[in-house]
Amino acid sequence: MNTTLKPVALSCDDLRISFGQRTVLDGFSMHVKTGRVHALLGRNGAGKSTCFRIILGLEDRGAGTVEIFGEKLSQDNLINIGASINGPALYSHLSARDNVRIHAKLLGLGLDEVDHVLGMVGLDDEDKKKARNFSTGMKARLALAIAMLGSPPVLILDEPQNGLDPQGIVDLRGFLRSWTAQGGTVLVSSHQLGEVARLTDDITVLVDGRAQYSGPLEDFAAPGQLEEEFLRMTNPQVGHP
Ligand SMILES: Nc1ncnc2c1ncn2[C@@H]1O[C@H](COP(=O)(O)OP(=O)(O)OP(=O)(O)O)[C@@H](O)[C@H]1O
Repeated sequence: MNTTLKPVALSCDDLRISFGQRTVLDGFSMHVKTGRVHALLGRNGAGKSTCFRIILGLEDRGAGTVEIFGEKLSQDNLINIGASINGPALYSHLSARDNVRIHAKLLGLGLDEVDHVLGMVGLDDEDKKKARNFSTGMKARLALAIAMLGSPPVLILDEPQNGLDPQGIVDLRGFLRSWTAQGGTVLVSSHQLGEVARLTDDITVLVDGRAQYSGPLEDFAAPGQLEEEFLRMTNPQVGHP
C-alpha cells in the first residue's frame, strides 16, 4: 500500500461506547489527514484515550468504524500504526536497548533499526541503566522509540510531552515535524495547548462524546487564542459570566 498517496490516513466514523451508565463516545467522527500533525483535545475524562484504544483494536466494546488508509481496521493493516498510549509499558529490569530489541524482534526488525530509533530519541548512550531507574522523561523517550520502530506511516501518541523537559519538548516537536515532512502522519492527545499551537496542523475537540470541532487549527483559533477558544467550547460558561 502506498500510504503517502492516500489523503486520509485514519478515519473514525460514528464511534459509540459506554461504560455502565456513562456514555463516553456518542457518535464521534474524526478524519486525520496524511502528512499532518493532528491533536485530539478534550477535558480530563472526555474519551481521548478510549478513542485511541478503539483505533488500535484494544477496545472491542462499542460500535462504529475505523479505517486506516481507506481500509477497515484489521490485524494486517494495524502494522501501519506505531503507538504509545497510557504511559510507557516497559520491562523495568532491562536497559533501553534491550527493551527496544524485544519489540524489534517481534516486528522482525534488526539491530540497525534498534540503534536508529534510540539515536532519534537521544537514548543511544544509555546502555547500562535499567528502565526502572529512568526518569519520567527518559521513559517517555523510550516509549517513543518503540512506537517509531519500523517507521510506521502513522504515529499515535497519548500525551507525549508528559514528563519531558523543555529541551525534550522542543526535540519532540522537531522530530514529529520532520516525521510529517517525510510523509508520516501523527495523532497526539495533549493538554498542553501552548505546545499544541506550536506543533499541530489540525485539531479535533471532543466534547460530550462528539467532535465539536475537527479541522485546521487556524480555522479554530487565531494565533494566541487556542486556550480561550478551547475553554469556550468545552465549558460554555467561560466568557458568559
Ligand atoms: N475500561 C473502562 N471501564 C470503565 N470506565 C472506563 C474505562 N475506560 C475508560 N473509562 C472511563 O471513560 C471516560 C473516558 O476516559 P479516557 O481515559 O478515555 O479519557 P481521556 O480523555 O483520555 O482523559 P484524560 O485527559 O484524563 O487522560 C472516563 O470517565 C473513564 O473513567
